[in-house]
Amino acid sequence: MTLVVDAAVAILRRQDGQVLLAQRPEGKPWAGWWEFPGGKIEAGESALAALQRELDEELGIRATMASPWLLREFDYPDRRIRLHFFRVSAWQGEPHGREGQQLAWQSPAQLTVGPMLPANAPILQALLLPEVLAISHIAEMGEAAFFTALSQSVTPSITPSLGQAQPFLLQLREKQATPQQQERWGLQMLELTAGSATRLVVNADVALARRIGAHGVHLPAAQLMQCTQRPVDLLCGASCHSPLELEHAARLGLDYVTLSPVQATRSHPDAVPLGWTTFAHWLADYPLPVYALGGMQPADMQQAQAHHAHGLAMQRAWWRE
Ligand SMILES: Nc1nc2c([nH]c(=O)n2[C@H]2C[C@H](O)[C@@H](COP(=O)(O)OP(=O)(O)OP(=O)(O)O)O2)c(=O)[nH]1
Ligand SMILES: [Mg+2]
Repeated sequence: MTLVVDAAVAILRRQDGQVLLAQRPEGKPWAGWWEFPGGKIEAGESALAALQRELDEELGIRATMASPWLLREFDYPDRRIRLHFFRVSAWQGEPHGREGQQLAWQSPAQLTVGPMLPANAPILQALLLPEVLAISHIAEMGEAAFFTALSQSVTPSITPSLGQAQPFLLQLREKQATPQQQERWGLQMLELTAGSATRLVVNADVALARRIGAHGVHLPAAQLMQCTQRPVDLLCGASCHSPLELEHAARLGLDYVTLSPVQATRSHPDAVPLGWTTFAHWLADYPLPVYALGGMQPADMQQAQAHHAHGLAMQRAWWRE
């Protein structure tokens, strides 16, 4: 494969979670297929500059908040495409099809238009991941306080500004507990979060995840490096602390990873923090959604997303909210 094409692509997302899709116009390759707005990066142009130019040319808008998200490569029969995805959460102007293309606001969970360009399937999956990964904290908080905090987190009324509780991914991670205890807590978590958008992943124990009907599993780094094939019936994430681990997770095609520690953290006092510069540097060309972990507070969300993070993973800071 000789021809490599870089393109800047925009995920325009409204407050209600819907994203903007466009239908490729007649005369272009893959005419009639649906895609996210965007286009080829020109020689000497940065990905962000290309994004701004394409949004103006195709939609007549100006992005005022755009953060780098994922880079996905895909081999079409005649070329390799490198898609530089950005999340665009604010813009000026009302998007309209300046090239005569159809537009549609769509919920990533349930598209009513199609087909999508073949490169985009994993992107829709990634868009379904919440921005917060909350890690259980029973060992320190105690069972009663933890489950009270959990039920408050899934109750709509505590975040009235959003009109609904912010969905999050919940990780059962209680390394000191017996398997029986973990099973009981896992079932309790599923019961408390049933009917909400919260999904449960179980740390390390794939069999336990399946037994209790959790949505997925989260592999610690050592287990990640032993893993040669991801489970296909479960959501699957992993903990990473190095470029080598990140690369292995990408090769396995996991759904997400955490990268830590970003800042100094009480759970791993001896670990050297990465800082945002190294964090972003390691993720510059990374294809999976990444949660920043280690000393994170809810207020760090924008900072994290400006540095290629999908969102934040938190333990004590989340339950203190
Ligand atoms: N814009 C966009 N392109 C995508 C997506 N998925 C995907 O595989 N691609 C491919 C299709 C194209 O080969 C390439 C983007 O180029 P493009 O055709 O949009 O290029 P352009 O807007 O600069 O248009 P052109 O005038 O060069 O035809 O990336 C997507 O979601 N959005
Ligand atoms: Mg285009």
